[in-house]
Amino acid sequence: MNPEPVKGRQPKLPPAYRLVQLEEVDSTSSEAKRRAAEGAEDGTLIWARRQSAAYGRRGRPWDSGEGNLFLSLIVRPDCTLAEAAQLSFLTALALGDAVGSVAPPMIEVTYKWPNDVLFNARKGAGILLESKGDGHGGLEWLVIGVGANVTSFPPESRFPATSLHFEGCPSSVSAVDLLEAFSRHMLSWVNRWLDDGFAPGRQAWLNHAHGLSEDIEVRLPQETLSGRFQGLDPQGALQLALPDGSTRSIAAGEVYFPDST
Ligand SMILES: O=C(O)CCCC[C@@H]1SC[C@@H]2NC(=O)N[C@@H]21
Repeated sequence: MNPEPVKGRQPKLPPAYRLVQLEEVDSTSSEAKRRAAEGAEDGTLIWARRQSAAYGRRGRPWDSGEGNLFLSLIVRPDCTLAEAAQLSFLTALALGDAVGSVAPPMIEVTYKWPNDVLFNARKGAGILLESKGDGHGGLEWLVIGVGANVTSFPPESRFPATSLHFEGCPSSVSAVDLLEAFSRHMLSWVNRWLDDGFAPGRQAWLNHAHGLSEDIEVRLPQETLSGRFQGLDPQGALQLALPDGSTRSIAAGEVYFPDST
């Protein structure tokens, strides 16, 4: 069901995606999960102009000012839950490439583990993965939620935030432009992942990783770890050198999948 097209310019997405456009919804990810549970196809992309009850990691509210980009993509790749976590890196890369396509080069995009996209070292976008397993280690569906700050950002946030416009991107660049560019790059990254595995995405992400070889803090559901960010292993787990000399491997799935079943 797609009640009425949203106002303004209509986005053009690659035919692989089925766009559901909504003027307002509680949360595009909640809507995507409802539709996934009812059997919505791989490639269904829910896009809304406004959200009234959006959330980020750890259930934190996600500021949903009009003009920013809010979308959730339903995918059903034939892979394990652990492999599915790699899609968060590909989503970040697709967002980074999309910003590169629509914004001037003065905006430097970097990636902060596990799920943030930084514009000039401030948080410009967040990614949230939620999934339903098939009960045998495989995946029934994955919902990739993306919130990207185009026009505005929350003034008080735990990590300093920003938006494309604040960083000097022309105000003519809209959420629709970013949505179109993101969908093209996402399709291309996912196809590359399906054909060639995670290695190209891993390398591209590491080439622009924030904090690589620096001391970082990693918040897990039960503990917070401090150590040196050494890189990603071939599966995408963060390699953290701890003060006692040991290395801890932290799978992205340990911090994603808040609603995994
Ligand atoms: O950084 C984070 O904590 C992830 C934020 C994800 C927010 C997006 S906005 C679109 C989608 N709908 C939601 O309710 N959340 C995600």
